[in-house]
Amino acid sequence: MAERPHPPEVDRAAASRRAVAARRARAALKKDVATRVISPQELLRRALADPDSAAGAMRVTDFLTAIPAIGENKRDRILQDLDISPVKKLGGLGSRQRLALQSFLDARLPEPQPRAGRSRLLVLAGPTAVGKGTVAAHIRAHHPEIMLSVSATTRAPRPGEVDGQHYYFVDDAEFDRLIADGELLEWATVHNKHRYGTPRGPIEAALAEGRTVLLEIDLQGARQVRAAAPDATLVFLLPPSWDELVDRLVGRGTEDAEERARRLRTARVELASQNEFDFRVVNDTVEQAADEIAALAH
Ligand SMILES: Nc1ncnc2c1ncn2[C@@H]1O[C@H](COP(=O)(O)OP(=O)(O)OP(=O)(O)O)[C@@H](O)[C@H]1O
Ligand SMILES: Nc1nc2c(ncn2[C@@H]2O[C@H](COP(=O)(O)O)[C@@H](O)[C@H]2O)c(=O)[nH]1
Repeated sequence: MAERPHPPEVDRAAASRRAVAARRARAALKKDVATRVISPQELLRRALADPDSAAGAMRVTDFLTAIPAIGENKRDRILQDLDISPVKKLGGLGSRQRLALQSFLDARLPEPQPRAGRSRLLVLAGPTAVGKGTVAAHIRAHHPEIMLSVSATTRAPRPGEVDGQHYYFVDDAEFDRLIADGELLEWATVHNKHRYGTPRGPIEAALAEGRTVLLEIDLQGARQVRAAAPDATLVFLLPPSWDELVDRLVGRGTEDAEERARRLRTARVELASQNEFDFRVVNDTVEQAADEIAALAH
């Protein structure tokens, strides 16, 4: 039997829902570029791979102003220089325009290249709630050849956290002593609140035995390790999107609204520093992210 056509108002309602969803998807992508969760190059790659996707449907004007430090005046000058019409969508760029835009991005925002001569000291950093602890725990469970460093911290244990396994929970006086005695490879006050530090002894012993060591620490600590051990391998863990990062932080349910806001402010700063790292890994699924990181140890 022939299908009865929908009344026009049903089609219009469906089309309007699709348009709203598409607008939301484009707005989410703009946020991802603005917060540096994805690079402009990555967004352009997605647009060119699938012109019908949300990335492909994004206007070049929106794309350029999503990039931090590009305002409307600069955007218009760039489009003029590249000879691209402001009404163009990313997925509709011609081959000459694609190349021009790609070269502009590569010159202005170069993506990091891994350095040669890396050591077995692996540092994992990334914004709050991206899943560093979860991925590190998966590595501990499935890659016993990698030793996971246990940090000292002045913060109180969360329910279920075990002293000596998740952290060494110490008071301020003991943390001062660890610093004074040079027992920490690095330390930092994280999220402007508590102090965290990496005990030096167990790491040096494990490296001397030829083992790989993984530190799950914040950006300030990663920078200190880079200064102390320039051949360390620095890995930055990225969320699949900014909205997913916020969902993970809220979903974890371990911070109140004020603390979440504080952590998200730090997250923006940390995301902006990702090019200091040797590798960037997206934590889409825990298994895949953990395997990618473990593979960097060899
Ligand atoms: N790949 C993933 N997919 C979905 N949820 C995830 C994934 N990885 C981690 N999570 C969840 O996200 C939340 C945050 O993870 P986790 O506590 O490991 O983050 P973190 O980076 O160590 O955070 P912080 O720096 O604030 O300590 C947890 O609820 C965890 O279960
Ligand atoms: N610089 C260091 N940062 C560390 C260390 N151990 C953990 N961390 C980071 O602290 C925050 C918050 O951790 P949470 O357990 O309170 O949620 C997180 O980003 C960790 O990576 C360390 O030894 N040094």
